[in-house]
Amino acid sequence: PQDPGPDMAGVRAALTEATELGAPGAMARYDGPDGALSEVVGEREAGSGLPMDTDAQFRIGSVTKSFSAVVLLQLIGEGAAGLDDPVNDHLPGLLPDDRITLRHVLNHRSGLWDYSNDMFTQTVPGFEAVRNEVYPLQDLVGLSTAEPLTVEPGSAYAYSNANFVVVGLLVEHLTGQSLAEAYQERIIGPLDLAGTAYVHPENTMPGEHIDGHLTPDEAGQPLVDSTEQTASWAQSAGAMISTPGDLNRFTSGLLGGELLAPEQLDVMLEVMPTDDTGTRHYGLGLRRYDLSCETSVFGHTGTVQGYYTYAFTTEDGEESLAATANTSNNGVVNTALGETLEAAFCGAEAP
Ligand SMILES: C[C@@H](NC(=O)[C@@H](C)NC(=O)CCCC[C@H](NC(=O)C[NH3+])C(=O)[O-])C(=O)O
Repeated sequence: PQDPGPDMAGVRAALTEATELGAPGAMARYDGPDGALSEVVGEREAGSGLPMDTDAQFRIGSVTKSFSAVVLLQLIGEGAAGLDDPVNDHLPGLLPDDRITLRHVLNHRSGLWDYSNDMFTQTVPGFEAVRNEVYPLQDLVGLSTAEPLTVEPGSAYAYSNANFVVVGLLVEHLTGQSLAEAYQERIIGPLDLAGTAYVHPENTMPGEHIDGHLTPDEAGQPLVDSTEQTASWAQSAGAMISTPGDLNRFTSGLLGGELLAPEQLDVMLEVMPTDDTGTRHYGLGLRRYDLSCETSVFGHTGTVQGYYTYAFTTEDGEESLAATANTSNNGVVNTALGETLEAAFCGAEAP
């Protein structure tokens, strides 16, 4: 059937719902064969009257995991490592179990404990305790390996930020570069992502940016401005900043074959179910969502204090959508924001 094109009214309705449910602002940008379409609702800073702006930077959280996975897969394609190598072959003694491979940390089947569960049991105190800290990646791995594995390596999907901290250490080790240099040289430069940066350990966003607002656990408490933060607890698992247009350029370039050789892109897309809905899957640093209109979209979600993000594209990379809301710790906002995917990729209901 003729692709109906994006239902931008539906995208706007989802963004509006996200703001009605607690986000000061929300925005989305669709890029397709006929160009770009954007929608902005609400404010970039609560009470400021300043509108959201799809040219502005924000914190993309775990969408960073897809950037980290691309770099490691490029290195694998260059022969610097094997996907089924034990991590400990490259980083001796790092992990407590030699059976954990590069594939396991890329597809969340290592069993490594997610230390962020301990950090953020209480949302605002946990955030305040870490927001300006700077952690060596090894120390974050240490927080994980202080706890037992949650599953036998390779036996089941168990999402953990620790996995992509290990990916970051592998990238540093295999390139001899910093993460910032590796992201810049291998992704940001080649795709000319002028609004994308790995600013860690800085706690500010250099350019025009969106403010983040963390929702406290206690109902009725005021939002906490979380704009300034190092995100050092996340780093290669969640510390990147970007813009909606750059995220669309990244996801469409990735699925369009501009960043990985076919062999590595194919293995990145080898997904397994992450829940029992049958519509949510994870490959290597990449999610696949199966939408109601028989369309599958590929990308990643992000949750970092003050920011929810969705960044997805079609399998051919022809259509992409990036959406963000500037609050977090508010599940109904996240769910509403996610409705932009159906509107953008399944388009307007047939009249
Ligand atoms: C889900 C998403 N994951 C990420 O983006 C990673 C970087 N974020 C997290 O693991 C959430 C940390 C807590 C956030 C905090 N929540 C709490 O503190 C809860 N007590 C908040 O909501 O801001 C993904 O992979 O798709």
